[in-house]
Amino acid sequence: MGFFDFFTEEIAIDLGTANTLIIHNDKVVVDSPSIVARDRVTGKIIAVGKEANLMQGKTHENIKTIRPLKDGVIADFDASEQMINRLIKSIPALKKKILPPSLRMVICIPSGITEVEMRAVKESAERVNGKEIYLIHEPMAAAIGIGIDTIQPKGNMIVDIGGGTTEIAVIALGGIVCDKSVKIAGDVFTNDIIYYMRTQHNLYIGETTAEKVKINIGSATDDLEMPPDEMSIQGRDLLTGKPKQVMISYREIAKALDKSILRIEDAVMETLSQTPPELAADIYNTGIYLAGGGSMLRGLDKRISQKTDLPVYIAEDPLRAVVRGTGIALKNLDRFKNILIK
Ligand SMILES: Nc1ncnc2c1ncn2[C@@H]1O[C@H](COP(=O)(O)OP(=O)(O)OP(=O)(O)O)[C@@H](O)[C@H]1O
Repeated sequence: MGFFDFFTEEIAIDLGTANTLIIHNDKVVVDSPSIVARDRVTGKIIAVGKEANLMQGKTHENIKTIRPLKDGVIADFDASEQMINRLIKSIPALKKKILPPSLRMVICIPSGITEVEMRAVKESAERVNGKEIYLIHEPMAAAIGIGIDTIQPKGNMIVDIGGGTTEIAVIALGGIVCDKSVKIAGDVFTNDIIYYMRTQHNLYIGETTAEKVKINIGSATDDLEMPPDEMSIQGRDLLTGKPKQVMISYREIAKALDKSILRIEDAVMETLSQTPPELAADIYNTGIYLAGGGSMLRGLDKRISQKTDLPVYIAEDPLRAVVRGTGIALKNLDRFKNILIK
């Protein structure tokens, strides 16, 4: 251990559109919605994460809630930097330190990110005391988190359905052989539900309600073996202006999400059609792995399996697969040196 190492703390960050997770000392110490609340008058960030999330849709004109990441990339650099800064400072073991420690970091980034955006992420990390910073592509981190040996000469397909993007990648020999990133994921599903309720039931609902509907009865198919109960949804009646409640079944939500899921299926099919034949043969045997929060949509695995004629597996704890993989890469920098971007 060098002198520098003595003052260094190691953290792995999954900087996601919907959620930011941080691993420190092998534990997930931060699991927070990627959202901040800013005072419009002073410009100061007044809340981050869960606290800011509670304010969403309920703010008055002096407070604005911002999601610093959009479509898998950083949309508001200042807000994202302040969010990362505050979340790192909230790590209990680091709070106790008298001097802020130097950080060795592995940060997970979407595979569609540009060079400029990559540099911006690194610069943000440097400003929060990052001294040794590595980046890792999201599908690669997901694959490592799922437990796939990414370095083997064997093809594996990963579909990571997050909040802003769905990333599809074929991985072999420690690299991404072919990939596709589409801006259809959890946020679009939520908007689909808002649109459906407005157009089919004249009911105006907010994002938080739509997200709850998605999680409670969201489905990718109208033919579930174990269907969830109907759910009551409250919002504002667009015709009368009065608060109103309607009962909704998972079948209606499946209808609302159908077009978006079709686009994800098409992207999977397109990636398969670009896969070199030897790797396609591997995928025939290994199947497709799903990760990310969107993969928890009921029946999505079955639907993709029927479309591709391949077995489809959902990662264990899919919301944490990416941060788990990022943490494993951090602990094994030497083993993953060819995968990490310096
Ligand atoms: N049970 C569930 N069913 C359907 N969707 C879910 C469920 N649980 C969480 N989600 C959705 O998963 C998304 C978040 O997933 P995840 O944390 O993997 O994304 P992210 O990493 O923040 O986003 P990105 O990868 O685009 O940067 C949100 O849109 C959330 O609503």
